[in-house]
Amino acid sequence: MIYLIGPMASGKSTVGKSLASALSTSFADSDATIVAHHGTIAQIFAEHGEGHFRDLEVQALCRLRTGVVATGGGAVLREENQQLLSRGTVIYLELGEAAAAERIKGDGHRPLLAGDEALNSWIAVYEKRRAIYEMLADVHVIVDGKSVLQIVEEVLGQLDQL
Ligand SMILES: Nc1ncnc2c1ncn2[C@@H]1O[C@H](COP(=O)(O)OP(=O)(O)O)[C@@H](O)[C@H]1O
Ligand SMILES: O=C(O)C1=C[C@@H](OP(=O)(O)O)[C@@H](O)[C@H](O)C1
Ligand SMILES: [Mg+2]
Repeated sequence: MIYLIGPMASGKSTVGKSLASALSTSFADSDATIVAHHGTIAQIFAEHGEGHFRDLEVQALCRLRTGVVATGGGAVLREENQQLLSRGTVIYLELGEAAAAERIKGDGHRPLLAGDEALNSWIAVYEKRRAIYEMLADVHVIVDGKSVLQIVEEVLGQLDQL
């Protein structure tokens, strides 16, 4: 199992799909799995709160057992998920503030970035999680200024050396 972790908008969902294809294996996204069964992330947060979303995230990750899995940026917060991810290979995509600012402009899908202070929220949330991403990572790629293909090549190169 390969898991992608990292802050919101670092490209976990996008790179994960491409990586799965390069490895000729399946791809799944824990957020997409949750949305398929429970409605949009914004709805879940608004109606039941973040804690409930985290419970659904634990369930979704437990059920995804093959190939490449893109996690949501906050999945690493739960101890159960940290243990699950540790049993697989973990790829951490690091993203800088300037690139994040571009990517989250006009974002309507991430409740934690709602409002006028999206970049500040992104920074604050990332700072709380950075140490956990670093602790879990088997492979660590800084993605700023790189194409999806370049990132996949870099990941494949690092996987070869594990
Ligand atoms: N290497 C990249 N270069 C430019 N844009 C990217 C790259 N990777 C992802 N994106 C874009 O950034 C946004 C966030 O990507 P996404 O895969 O949803 O990130 P995550 O799943 O980590 O939140 C999307 O609009 C996506 O198209
Ligand atoms: O960082 C987070 O807490 C979240 C990240 C999102 O996924 P992406 O990292 O794919 O944006 C999604 O799971 C939800 O909005 C919460
Ligand atoms: Mg995603």
